Amino acid sequence: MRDMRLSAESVTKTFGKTNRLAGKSTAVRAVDSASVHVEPGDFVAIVGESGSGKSTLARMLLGLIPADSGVVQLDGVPISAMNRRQRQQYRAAVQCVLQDPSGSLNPRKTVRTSLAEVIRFHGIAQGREAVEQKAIETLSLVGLKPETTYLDRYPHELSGGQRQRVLIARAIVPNPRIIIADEAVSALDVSVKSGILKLMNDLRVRLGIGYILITHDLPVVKKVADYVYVIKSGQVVEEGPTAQIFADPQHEYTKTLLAAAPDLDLVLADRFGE
Ligand SMILES: Nc1ncnc2c1ncn2[C@@H]1O[C@H](COP(=O)(O)OP(=O)(O)OP(=O)(O)O)[C@@H](O)[C@H]1O
Repeated sequence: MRDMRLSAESVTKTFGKTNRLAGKSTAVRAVDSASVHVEPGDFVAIVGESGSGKSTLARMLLGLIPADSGVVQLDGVPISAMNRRQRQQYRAAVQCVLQDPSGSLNPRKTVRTSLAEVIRFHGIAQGREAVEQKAIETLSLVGLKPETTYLDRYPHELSGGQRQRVLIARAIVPNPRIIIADEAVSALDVSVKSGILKLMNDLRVRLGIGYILITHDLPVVKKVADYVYVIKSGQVVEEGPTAQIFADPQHEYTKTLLAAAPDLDLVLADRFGE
């Protein structure tokens, strides 16, 4: 599959908020003329404090909610202008991995069922054996081995890190070009987090997947991202290569975010042995 570029160009999203006590409604501009882009093989981070609009931007990039203005496009084709076939391709090419590993998998479904669902949905394989073969292949890619010992397990029979690997497995089934990971590692313990980040990076190298990592965890950003967007009140206030953002932040907000972060070098040494 040829390379694809996913971009949001000047997207804005406003939510109405009703205050029943005051008897009036106000508007919250969650995302305000924000532009970001990612290509396969990139590791892009979007950082900002809670409520800055990161998840709303992610939901627009995933086509889950429409932008009020501006466009989200894949390879120059706006989502809103896509025909059925293009939409199907987009749904396969752009995947997401969400936060809270325990809540994102259906507790009543085994790993086999949960993978078979997406394999069938995307028409990757048909027939029990072919579907199982694909499930095994995918579990191998996310490092859950021996693969067959995981097929019949329920989420509660997996550790937090293993559940996160199953979620990543579901995301890579349709051979995506881009994965949007919204706080995908935030809830995990330090050593588990490091393993998942390593897996994500392996998949980038082996499969050419590009990531948009949405997080408030700056040590993680410094460790894995190549390019950073800093978002404040829905606006991208600063962007640039990771090394530049960390060494020479220009915007006051970025300086404050970095100052509020724990000593990054110490955290990195502790977490990743650097
Ligand atoms: N469906 C919605 N209806 C009303 N307001 C919303 C909705 N979704 C988000 N908002 C508001 O939009 C703003 C941005 O929220 P968003 O969840 O995108 O921020 P965030 O940076 O992802 O925050 P967090 O890191 O806490 O998840 C917030 O003020 C939020 O309350």
